[in-house]
Amino acid sequence: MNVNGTPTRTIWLADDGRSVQIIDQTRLPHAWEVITLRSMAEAARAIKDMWVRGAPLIGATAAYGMALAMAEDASDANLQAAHDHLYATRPTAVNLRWALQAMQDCLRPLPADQRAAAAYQRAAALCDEDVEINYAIGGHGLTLFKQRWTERKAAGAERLNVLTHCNAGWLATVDWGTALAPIYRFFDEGLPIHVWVDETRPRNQGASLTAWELNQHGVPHTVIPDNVGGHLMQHGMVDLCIVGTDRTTASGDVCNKIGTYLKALAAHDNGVPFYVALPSPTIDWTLDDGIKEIPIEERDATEVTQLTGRTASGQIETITITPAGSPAGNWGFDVTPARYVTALITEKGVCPATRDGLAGLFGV
Ligand SMILES: CSC[C@@H](O)[C@@H](O)C(=O)COP(=O)(O)O
Repeated sequence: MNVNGTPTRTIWLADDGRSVQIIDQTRLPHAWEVITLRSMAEAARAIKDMWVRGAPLIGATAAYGMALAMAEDASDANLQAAHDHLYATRPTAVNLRWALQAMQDCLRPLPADQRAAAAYQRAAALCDEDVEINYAIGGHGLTLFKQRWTERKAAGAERLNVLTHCNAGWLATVDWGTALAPIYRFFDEGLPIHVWVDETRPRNQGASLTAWELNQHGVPHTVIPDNVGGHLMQHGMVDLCIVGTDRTTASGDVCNKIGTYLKALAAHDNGVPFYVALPSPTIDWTLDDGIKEIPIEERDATEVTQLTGRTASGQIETITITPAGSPAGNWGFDVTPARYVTALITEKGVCPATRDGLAGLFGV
């Protein structure tokens, strides 16, 4: 996507051909800062501390983390140690496990002296695949968006109103995004669209990241507090919802950023289509019951008790919003049962959120 008019990805190889560069997403929307990762440990820290985040970008960063590890020490022992270290960074997005497995499968059969070069190649290919997958998701989503727009236009609507939660855009992937890819494609065709952006407490991925990237691309949008969506749906102000996912079970249960489930319930109650966009590496074919089986990340309570933003004088500062002594809970994700999902949008096409639907597309 374009940043200040320049095509940019979220992760790339540095000019030295060994280090890896990323955008520090903790600084957005207030500052644009590029960080250079020089070791596997730094790649792991980038994932854990959410300098990068979003399921596909977590996978891509882990893949480059393995490449950095092989440049440091390409022994069998380090291959396993790097895998284990990176795997422990965040528990919910299954793309992490998928990417690490892809790297292991590529590297383990090779002699140690060939592993570093092969690892950089595989990591780069994995990033290119992510871009292609997301572009294809955008195309399939675009067809659905156009169908909905035809209905809404006939009913007198002036624009397609889309609600999204968290950030499943360009910043969450290598490029394009998953849930935002159809939005960009629809907008690029000159069709009228407006996006309701859930702020997405506690870390505000919607207010800080989705709003920032929609701004960069010029897509009309409005940031809303997380509890507004139900009201908008009751008043016919949302034509469809679309979100990404960190892990979707083989049966179609969708795990995504905390609060997604409540939006799906509101959409169901109001007859608003609720779509989930996902690349195939986000499907966990080993799981059936998302609520019982998907590990839900719990993060530090300070993400709830504190807020960071820019003051009137331009300083970036953190403030506390809760009384001293009040504990806070910080679950990062929730699971939306498949029955509330209108359809899944994948790189292979659109399917019902069912085992048969996914198996039909992927032949699994
Ligand atoms: C294409 S991204 C889909 C999800 O990864 C996204 O919606 C999300 O929940 C990200 O969570 P985060 O905690 O910011 O990594």
